[in-house]
Amino acid sequence: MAATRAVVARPVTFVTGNTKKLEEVKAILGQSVPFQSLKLDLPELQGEPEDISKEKARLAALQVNGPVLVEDTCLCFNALKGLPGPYIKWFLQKIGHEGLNNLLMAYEDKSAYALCAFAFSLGPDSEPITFLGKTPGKIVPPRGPNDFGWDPIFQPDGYEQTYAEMPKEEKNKISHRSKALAMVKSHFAEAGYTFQTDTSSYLVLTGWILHLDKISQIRHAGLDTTKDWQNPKNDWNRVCKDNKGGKVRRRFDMWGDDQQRFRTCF
Ligand SMILES: O=c1nc[nH]c2c1ncn2[C@H]1C[C@H](O)[C@@H](COP(=O)(O)OP(=O)(O)OP(=O)(O)O)O1
Ligand SMILES: [Mg+2]
Repeated sequence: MAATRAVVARPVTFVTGNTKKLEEVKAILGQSVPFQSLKLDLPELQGEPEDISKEKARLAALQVNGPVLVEDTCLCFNALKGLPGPYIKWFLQKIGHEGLNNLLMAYEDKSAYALCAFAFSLGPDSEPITFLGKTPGKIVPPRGPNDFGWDPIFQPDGYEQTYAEMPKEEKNKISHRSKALAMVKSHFAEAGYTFQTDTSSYLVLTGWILHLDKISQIRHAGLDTTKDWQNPKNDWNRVCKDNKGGKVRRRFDMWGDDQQRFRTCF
């Protein structure tokens, strides 16, 4: 199962102007996708959520000149055919929680959904790919701390608490953001990108991060867990030991540019 994997010259930058989003993304991704963040107010665009997110990624990739992750969040009222949707930021800013509740006054149906559209781009010349996460719920009069957007007025289906009333860990288990990020994580695990930095590079495979300072010959890596990793050659064993400070934990076979097989461990 040798596959071609991308080697990327820079680490991923998550671009957002919203520190609360960043907090959640950090908590949800943990160590699964190594990233740095950049606080930048990207333009508020119009259109369908997926297209907005892709365009945000294109603009961010141009600014960063490297791989970027961005997201756009919508709050959609079913009675209003999905509005305010991507325009929720302005609605929230202008009319607040009370105004948002009032918008639904004329309707029996208070149901809504939170939608997160992440977009990942490998760089300015790459077409971004998107990952959508959706959590259904309803719009209620505000309850709970008012420290993140519309959290106090969104009560997810199956819960008695609003997002704002829930402990953060609970929200992060069921949120629109965590659902989209679960797909981002799987994508990174499957793609096995190698992100190079000045001093080292990281290979992301099935949630593990490998420091590859000493294994520079790996250009494109495929993964095969079925090969003879229980019997590593002594010299490879030594490289692994050097690389991990004497600790060999697990080994996998990999393939380089020239389809030669390498072995590594973590
Ligand atoms: O989980 C959330 N819970 C409650 N409120 C939320 C959430 N996630 C985003 N929000 C708010 C922020 C902004 O008022 C609007 C989305 O607009 P959106 O353009 O995606 O966010 P933003 O401009 O704050 O940050 P960014 O620089 O990443 O575009 O909904
Ligand atoms: Mg925005």
